[in-house]
This record gives sequence, C-alpha cells and structure tokens, in this order.
Amino acid sequence: MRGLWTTARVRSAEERVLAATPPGALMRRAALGVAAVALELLGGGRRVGLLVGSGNNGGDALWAGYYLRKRGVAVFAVLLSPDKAHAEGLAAFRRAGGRVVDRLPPVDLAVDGIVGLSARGPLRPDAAAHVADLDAPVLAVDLPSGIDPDTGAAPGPHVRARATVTFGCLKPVHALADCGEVRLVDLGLGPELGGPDLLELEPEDVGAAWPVPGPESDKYTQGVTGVAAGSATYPGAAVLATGAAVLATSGMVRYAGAAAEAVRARWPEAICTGSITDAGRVQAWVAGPGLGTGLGSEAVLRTVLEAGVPVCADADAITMLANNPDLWDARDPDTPLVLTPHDREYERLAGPVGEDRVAAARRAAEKFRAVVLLKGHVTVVAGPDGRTLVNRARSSWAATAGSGDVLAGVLGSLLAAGLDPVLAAGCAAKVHALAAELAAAGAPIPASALLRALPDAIRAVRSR
Ligand SMILES: NC(=O)C1=CN([C@@H]2O[C@H](COP(=O)(O)OP(=O)(O)OC[C@H]3O[C@@H](n4cnc5c(N)ncnc54)[C@H](O)[C@@H]3O)[C@@H](O)[C@H]2O)[C@@H](O)CC1
Ligand SMILES: Nc1ncnc2c1ncn2[C@@H]1O[C@H](COP(=O)(O)OP(=O)(O)O)[C@@H](O)[C@H]1O
Ligand SMILES: [K+]
Repeated sequence: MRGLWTTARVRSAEERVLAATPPGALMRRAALGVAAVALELLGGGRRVGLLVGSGNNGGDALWAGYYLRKRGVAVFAVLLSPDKAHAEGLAAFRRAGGRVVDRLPPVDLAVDGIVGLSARGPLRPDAAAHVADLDAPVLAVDLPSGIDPDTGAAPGPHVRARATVTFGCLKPVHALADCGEVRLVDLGLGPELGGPDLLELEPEDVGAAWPVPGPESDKYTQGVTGVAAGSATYPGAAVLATGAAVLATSGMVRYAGAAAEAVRARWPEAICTGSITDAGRVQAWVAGPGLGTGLGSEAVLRTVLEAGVPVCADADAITMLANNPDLWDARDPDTPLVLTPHDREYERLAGPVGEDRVAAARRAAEKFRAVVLLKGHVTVVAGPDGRTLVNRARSSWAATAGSGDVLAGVLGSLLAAGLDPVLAAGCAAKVHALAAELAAAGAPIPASALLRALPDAIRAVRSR
C-alpha cells in the first residue's frame, strides 16, 4: 500500500524537520536526488535545461544544476522571475559554470523547477510558453508544474513529465495524475508525517486480499452473490455482471430478473430465477446494471436494500436512489452499501463532481453513510469513516459500454466473500483496470473481452 500525504500535512512535517537540520541541507539532499535521476535519464546526452520558478522548487532545480555541472554536464537555466530566484541556489549554479539564458537552447533533458507544493492553478502564460517550446523529455521536480498537488487537477497548460522526483513522501498528485515514473527521495520526514491522507493499493495488496477457497471451503462458505440486473431491453448487463461475479470468486452466484434465460445460456453455473422473491439466500447483492427505473425495478431495489446483506448499487439503482429519496428508508443503516457512480450518476446523487474527485467521493460517502466508488480514469473509493483509496488506470481501454457492469459484478462477489467494503471496492477497481489493460494489449476491446481477462488479472495480482 502506498500512502499519500496532502500538502498541508507535508508542510507541517517539513517545518519540524527543517528546524532540526542545518539550513539548506534538505534542499541539497532533494537536489542531489534530482541530479542523480537526471543523469540516468540523460543516458549519453550532455545538455540539460532548467526552468526555474520563484520558490524553493526553483531552488531545487538550481542546486540540481550545480551538481550536474560538477559531473561535466552543460546546464542552462531560464529564470522565470529573475528577482525572486533562489539566491543561494543561483549563486552555486553560476559558480559551477551554469549559464542563465532567456530561452533554452536545444537540450537532451529539461528539468521543471517552475512550481512545486505552492502551485495554484494552471501554468502562468510566460511559464506555459517556455514549456510549449520544449522538445526534450522533462524531469519534474516534486511534481509536474501546472497540476494541482492535492487534487491532481490539470485545468490548463501543464508540464508532461517523463519522470518526477519527489521528496519526503508521495503527495496525492503522484497517484491522481500522470507524473511519469515517480521516484522518492527520503528526507527523514517519516516520523513527523503521521498516517497518510489517501492510500493506493499495490497489486500485491489486492492479491493478498483476494478471496480464494481453502481446504474447508465449499460453494456456500465462500459467499453467494446475488445479481439483480438486466431487463428484457438490456439482458446484456445481466450477462456481464453475473459473469463477472462467476469469474471473480469461486462462491456461488444467483441471478434474479427478466434476463434469466440469457444469463442461464451464457453462465450455466449461475442459479437463475425470474423474480427476486424466488432468489434464495445470498451474502451480498449487486443491483442496478440494465435494471431500468420503473416501478418494478424500484420494488426490486427495495427488496435488495431490505435484505440485510451488503449491497453494491450501480447504474439504474443509483438513478432510482437519486430520483426517489424514499428508497433510502428501505436500507438497514448498519449494513454496508457501496455506490458506484460515474460522474453523471454522481451528479444526480450529489451535484457536480468538480475538479477535486477525492473531495467529491468523500462528500457523498459522508452524506449517504455509504462507500462511494467514483468511477473514471482515476477511481476514488471513499468510506463513510473517511478512509480513501485511489486507483489511476494505466490505460483507458475500460472506457467502453458494459465495462461498469463487469466492475459491479466483481465488487458484489468480493462483498459476498466478506471483504471489508472499502477494500472490496479498491480491489475490484484495480483488477478491473488491469483486466482491461491485459485484454486490450493495445487495441480496443468490448466489455466481454474485459470480462474474459478477469482470471488473468486475478492471477497477475496473486502472483506478486
Ligand atoms: N520546505 C522544504 O523543506 C523543502 C522544499 N522543497 C521544495 O520546495 C518546494 C515548495 O517551495 P515553495 O513553497 O517555495 O513554493 P514553490 O516553489 O512551489 O512555488 C513558488 C511560487 O511559484 C508561483 N506559482 C504558483 N502557482 C504557479 C503557477 N501555476 N504557475 C507559475 N508559477 C506559480 C507562486 O508565486 C509561488 O509562491 C517543494 O515543491 C520542493 O520542490 C525541497 O527543497 C525539499 C525541502
Ligand atoms: N478513461 C478511462 N480510463 C480508464 N478507465 C475508465 C475510463 N473511463 C471509464 N473507465 C472505467 O470503465 C468503467 C465504466 O463504467 P460505466 O461508466 O458504468 O460504463 P457502462 O455503464 O457502460 O458499463 C468504470 O470502471 C470506469 O472506472
Ligand atoms: K515542478
């Protein structure tokens, strides 16, 4: 698990460490780390350009330029605010033979020291113009400038980094936005940081949590997943959600609804009935994909919410909950509920997502006392207790019709197996994104291919 700390937390930890270290020591340690990665990225290249902003981020870049000069690299620096450039860094850079220029000449690598933790908003026009001019790979200092450190939002011009060297700890931007390869330089902040604000599951965490049968298991002990999805109009959603539950764990799956024929034809191992009242006992329900929003569907959702087992409410179930607040009363508040909206469904429930997806997921989790999995390229899982997991997909091939139905089925089966709902949601998101990546291998895929890749994705995380 990787922890991520917001800028406010980093700053307060840094203040305490700074007070206990000689002046400039932390910056030089940070800059040495930047110079080391720059040398790696340079390969045979010998020319580096620095874009230097007005704060300590620029100071890091100038000190890195100093260390690179000591290794015989030609280094050029553009000072975006010459009067405010970090004084000691600039003096050291000049002493070592670094050249201050108005515009970068052709270089093999650019170092982005424009702005770091104090960044607000997109790059300012002068900085944006220098960035637009670059045609060398960029090494970002702390974070790619123009991206918000805490939300990962990049509402305008920003740096696209080949790699980022960050200091002390990872910040939300490193999980929420594209920072290239991220390297961490230890500044000894550890004891001062406290617990992280956000967590990112690593493949091995997902592999360790994934439910697998043991010698004592039978089909019931591993959890029975109920699927209330699909309709005469949308049988496919039922086939995908049920299939995902069938493939994700080895417990049993019961399907109840109007697509029973289609589901039985594709998944003979699922126990199918036409009506929720005949479904039998389950340990968790997945409700919503392709279900429709009419009165009959509302009755189904009510039954599921009253069942006293964890529920994953997706798609039409979310729309019904948004349109008909009475439905919330059916819910036993002590039984876990996981809502899996995409941005438009979120808006129906809780207003616009806005640029801070983490805050949005947390807002809804608190409001509904539910686990909220906000889908997208960056998926955020927030629990009503404030626990928050983030997962940034490494590809976008999952953006295809029916892909959400697969996610809901996987998540439902993890709930049925008894996983903690926040962990279940985080594991489902990670395996779903990995399955999309494996299935696609560089070419578009339908959701049914994503579904077929679930076993490969589960094997991949379990082998870590
Ligand atoms: N505090 C510490 O102990 C350490 C800090 N370090 C560095 O210090 C950085 C933070 O330094 P500062 O707090 O001085 O601030 P920054 O260097 O992040 O920002 C400096 C200034 O940039 C300008 N700016 C803000 N948004 C901008 C935008 N969108 N476009 C262009 N310019 C913008 C603002 O005027 C801001 O005050 C970290 O990111 C890290 O690189 C490292 O040296 C390690 C040690
Ligand atoms: N650009 C993207 N990159 C990676 N994953 C994405 C992207 N867009 C959507 N996804 C993922 O694909 C799934 C889409 O779900 P959803 O929007 O409900 O689609 P559908 O309703 O067609 O099934 C979600 O798991 C989401 O996280
Ligand atoms: K930067």
